[in-house]
Amino acid sequence: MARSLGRLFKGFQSPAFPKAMGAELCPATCVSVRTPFVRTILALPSAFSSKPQDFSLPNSSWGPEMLRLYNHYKSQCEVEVEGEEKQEGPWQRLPSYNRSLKFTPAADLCVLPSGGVYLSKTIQSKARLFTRNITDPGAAFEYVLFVNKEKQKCVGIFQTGHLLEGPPGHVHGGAIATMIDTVTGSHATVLSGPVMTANLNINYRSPIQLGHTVLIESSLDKMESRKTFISCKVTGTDGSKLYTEATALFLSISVSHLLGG
Ligand SMILES: CCCCCCCC(=O)SCCNC(=O)CCNC(=O)[C@H](O)C(C)(C)COP(=O)(O)OP(=O)(O)OC[C@H]1O[C@@H](n2cnc3c(N)ncnc32)[C@H](O)[C@@H]1OP(=O)(O)O
Repeated sequence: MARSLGRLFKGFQSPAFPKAMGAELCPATCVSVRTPFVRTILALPSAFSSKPQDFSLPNSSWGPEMLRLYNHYKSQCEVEVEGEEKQEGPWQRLPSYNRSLKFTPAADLCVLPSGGVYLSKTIQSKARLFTRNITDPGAAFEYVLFVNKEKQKCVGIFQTGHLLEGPPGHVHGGAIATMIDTVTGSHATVLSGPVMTANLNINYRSPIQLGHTVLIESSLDKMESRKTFISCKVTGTDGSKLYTEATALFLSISVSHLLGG
């Protein structure tokens, strides 16, 4: 179970995720673990057996600046080589889905081998990724992430929706923190596999207007044992205006950490 979950956790934010779903995860939708006292069943999302929606593709709410930047990075995901087929470029777009795990109908309440209760079937079936849970396009978080493995950089293009208001007409600091955590966390996952945020340190320098598009750029500072240190800047789309800067520490985890083991 832990191995399958590990694959899913890693694949969830990885560029290879759709392949992993099609090739490995869908056929084996149910994995069970037996202990003398409990039988825990986890099912990989049945929603994933049909094609899941990739929320990081352009939609009708994307403004010209969001689209311009998307096209700028997308054009660097593939490069033309004379006389040959297109090849992988320096950047890769990270697909983005709105859910990860779901329990089978058989598991009304999931009891862990350690004796703790994880999440009920109902909660799991309703669980949605925080940044993708408002279905009205453009209302909240519109974003797409690109990663450059060679340069160890990740970039998030973020269009701020009207439901993210904090101070009048401007984006809530928690929403900005969420996007910073998303970009740096996805970056750390690409670099180090399954991680959790241990520390996020944010300096808010200038308010971001609702409806604006900003660039969130993260870069690797260092890796030490289980620790991945990342720093991040939120700027205007031409990079000139600094809105927010942050540093983050991610710790590599084993999947049993999420299951309370
Ligand atoms: C698709 C979207 C992607 C979005 C990504 C979003 C990611 C998230 O938001 S995750 C959710 C928020 N984070 C959490 O809930 C994490 C809660 N915390 C935890 O689970 C644990 O404290 C965890 C995993 C971070 C660390 O626990 P554990 O693995 O036991 O580490 P622990 O043994 O205590 O410490 C290991 C090392 O890290 C250091 N460390 C641990 N926590 C911190 C911290 N907060 N600050 C600085 N150092 C720390 C320790 O000092 C120790 O250092 P050393 O090895 O040099 O002595």
